Amino acid sequence: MSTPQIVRHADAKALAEDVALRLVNEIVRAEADKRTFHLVLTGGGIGIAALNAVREHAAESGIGWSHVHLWWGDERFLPDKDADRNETQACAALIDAIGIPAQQVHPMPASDGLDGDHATHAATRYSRELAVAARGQGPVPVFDVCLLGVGPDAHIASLFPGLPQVHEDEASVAPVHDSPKPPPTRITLTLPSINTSREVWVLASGEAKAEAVRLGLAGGDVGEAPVAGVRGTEKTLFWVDEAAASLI
Ligand SMILES: O=C(O)[C@H](O)[C@@H](O)[C@H](O)[C@H](O)COP(=O)(O)O
Repeated sequence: MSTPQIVRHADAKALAEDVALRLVNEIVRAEADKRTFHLVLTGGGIGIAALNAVREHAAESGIGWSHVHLWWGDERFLPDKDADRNETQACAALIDAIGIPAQQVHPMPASDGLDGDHATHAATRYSRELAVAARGQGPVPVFDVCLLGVGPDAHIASLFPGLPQVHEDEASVAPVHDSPKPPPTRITLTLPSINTSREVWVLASGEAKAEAVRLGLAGGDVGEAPVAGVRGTEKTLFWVDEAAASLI
């Protein structure tokens, strides 16, 4: 597990820009090395802003996508194309504009999909898709970069303080039925899945996130502050703007 490092920027715009640049670099480097690149996307304001910035850089850098697989850290369990789905927002921000093979985009199931509104079955289905991509090397592929937004309550993905999914250590994916942040039903990667990532990038912007950032860096009680439990095997970066950094 890596010790978290802080990457500071003046504001949300500069933060999203730099995340995008760094991500594009990583994707280009993997392509040059002929490596598959597994990227985990996040919902939330700054996560989607970063994808918008990637789209702008992708156009000018001529970046290839045929070696990239896109996964999600969590999803709001809503019908396909619902505007509140993280997938819908990521498609509008980036995915619809890039030439990535459709079978390499791995959205979490929607509530009108093959499992209907059965979030538990949908979570199991996603865990199977991850296991297939891992090709026997574990329950999930080794993610190259896992992007995570963080809530003011220190949640990451859909792992919320005080809810049991934070402590899930067997399943790679878990359903959430009573999320304090709407909508109540969600699907989420669990901490062991997130922590197989080579690099975990926590993105935080705004004063409301300052305490969560402080707790995340301090690495305290995961049940109370799930962000304290995310660590990449090689690197853990907390990307913060000045407001989010105000307590560190
Ligand atoms: O579905 C979601 O809501 C998320 O994936 C969630 O984990 C999000 O990333 C944080 O809540 C931060 O969201 P904001 O950046 O919008 O505050």
